Amino acid sequence: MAARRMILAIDQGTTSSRAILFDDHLHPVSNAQQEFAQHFPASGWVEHEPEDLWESTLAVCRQALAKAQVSAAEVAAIGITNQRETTLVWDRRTGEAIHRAIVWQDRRTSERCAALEAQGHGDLVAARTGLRLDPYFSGSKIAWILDNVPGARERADRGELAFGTVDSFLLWRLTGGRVHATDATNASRTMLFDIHKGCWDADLLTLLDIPASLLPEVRDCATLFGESEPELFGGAIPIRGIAGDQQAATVGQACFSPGMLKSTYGTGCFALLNTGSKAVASKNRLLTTIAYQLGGERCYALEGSIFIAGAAVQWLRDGLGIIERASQSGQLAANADPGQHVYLVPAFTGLGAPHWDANARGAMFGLTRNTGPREFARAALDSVCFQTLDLLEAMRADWPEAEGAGTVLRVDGGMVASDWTMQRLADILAASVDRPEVLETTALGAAYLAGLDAGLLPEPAQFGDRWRLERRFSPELAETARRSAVAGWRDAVRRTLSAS
Ligand SMILES: Nc1ncnc2c1ncn2[C@@H]1O[C@H](COP(=O)(O)OP(=O)(O)O)[C@@H](O)[C@H]1O
Ligand SMILES: O=P(O)(O)OC[C@H](O)CO
Repeated sequence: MAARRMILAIDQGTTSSRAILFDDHLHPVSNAQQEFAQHFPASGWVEHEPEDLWESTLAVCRQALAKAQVSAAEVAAIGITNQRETTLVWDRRTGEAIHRAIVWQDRRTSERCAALEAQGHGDLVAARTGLRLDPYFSGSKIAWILDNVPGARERADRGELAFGTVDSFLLWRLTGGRVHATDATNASRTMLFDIHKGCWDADLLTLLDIPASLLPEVRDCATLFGESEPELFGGAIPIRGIAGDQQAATVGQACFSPGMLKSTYGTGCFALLNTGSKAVASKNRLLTTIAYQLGGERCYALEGSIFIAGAAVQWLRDGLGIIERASQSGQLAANADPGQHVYLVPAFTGLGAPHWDANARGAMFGLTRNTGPREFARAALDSVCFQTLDLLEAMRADWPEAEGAGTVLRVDGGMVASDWTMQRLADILAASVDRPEVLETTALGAAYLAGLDAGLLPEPAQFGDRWRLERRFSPELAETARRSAVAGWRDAVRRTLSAS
């Protein structure tokens, strides 16, 4: 029988499902990707068809195995990473979801969350979960499904239904309905999980009227979750790793020590600062979350989320038509008039951390008769850098005792291909920006967790030694110029916030 040395990473994201097959040195061997439909049944609502999530995941796994001509018998482990917070409720007997998946971006429960906030429950949520009382997280989405699908509450009370984030739903399907579990990072995004005690919180379940019988068992990120049904891939494969996608990227970037920071620049941007065994409570509107849990030990992070990063480049391309490809944005920005101080505040869907202003809308400032596509491009890329600075400053203010924390930023995601943007990021942050050789850090993190549990890969410290720098961007901008640019940004944000 062939040796089991391969690791199959599943990355089930918001717009596509991907599978990457890694060898036991974590070199990618093959990959496959499939997009699926986004459903917007009402303003502010975003849904995914559960069968699309499952079928696309199954298809890309099979394609990745077939491309590499690798059989199930050669795969030591599957690692799953996923879009977080997205909520599914299914029938335990049939495995059929009782409603479409409600996606993390969905705002249908805004009023319910605002009412709970007005009743003063925000502090309880923050103290137990590290999160804000916001529709972003799973809790209010579960309650919505129970309240709106006919008969759901009664079925839930009879113990017939199961809730899960996407990892949990895939695990259920992969194991033929034998395992109902999730990992601590995904649990930490539900708004129902006590991140300090590491268990579901009875008070929050009561607050949202959610029966405990719905909930999955919560496990470490690297552990034996179960085995895939033999007929799916031509043989059973153990599932040994699970983490939410931003946490998996933190692992893939080997941010294992307190003070280490990663930022992922895709459509949006998510920055996570490792705070070690200390769950730092934010006073600056960041989230406290579980970065990973290994051997029963929880490691925490401060997280900042920006809704629009690469999406600002998409706007240049699709909304304004001033570029044909995202990769042209950097060159255009490089040729912008240095004498023009044009700012874009890309609050297209409100502003995320640290402002959390759902009602703000995008604005541009400093336009003159000479302003053209170059200045628009620079303002769009600049906005990503300035927003990152806002997150970092909030992180430093939240955790002042961690001297040197966040002085180096490890970056990944599609946008980091832009050298101009990465240099500008280093200049605006006055910090080094490190771009690794492997940019598929999310899948890499999931593969590492699975490979760790399979005994193929070393402990985190040694894995961290394998992280390879492709290029370091060091700050070059004079401090006076930096301060003046940042002051202009702050003024633009102040004028954009809906309360002003
Ligand atoms: N060279 C580039 N310069 C600037 N932005 C880029 C470049 N290449 C890709 N992008 C942006 O990166 C995003 C895609 O990154 P990706 O990590 O694939 O995102 P996601 O996982 O959210 O779909 C797009 O929004 C795109 O506009
Ligand atoms: O699927 P992505 O890459 O857009 O990530 C989504 C995040 O996990 C949402 O919290």
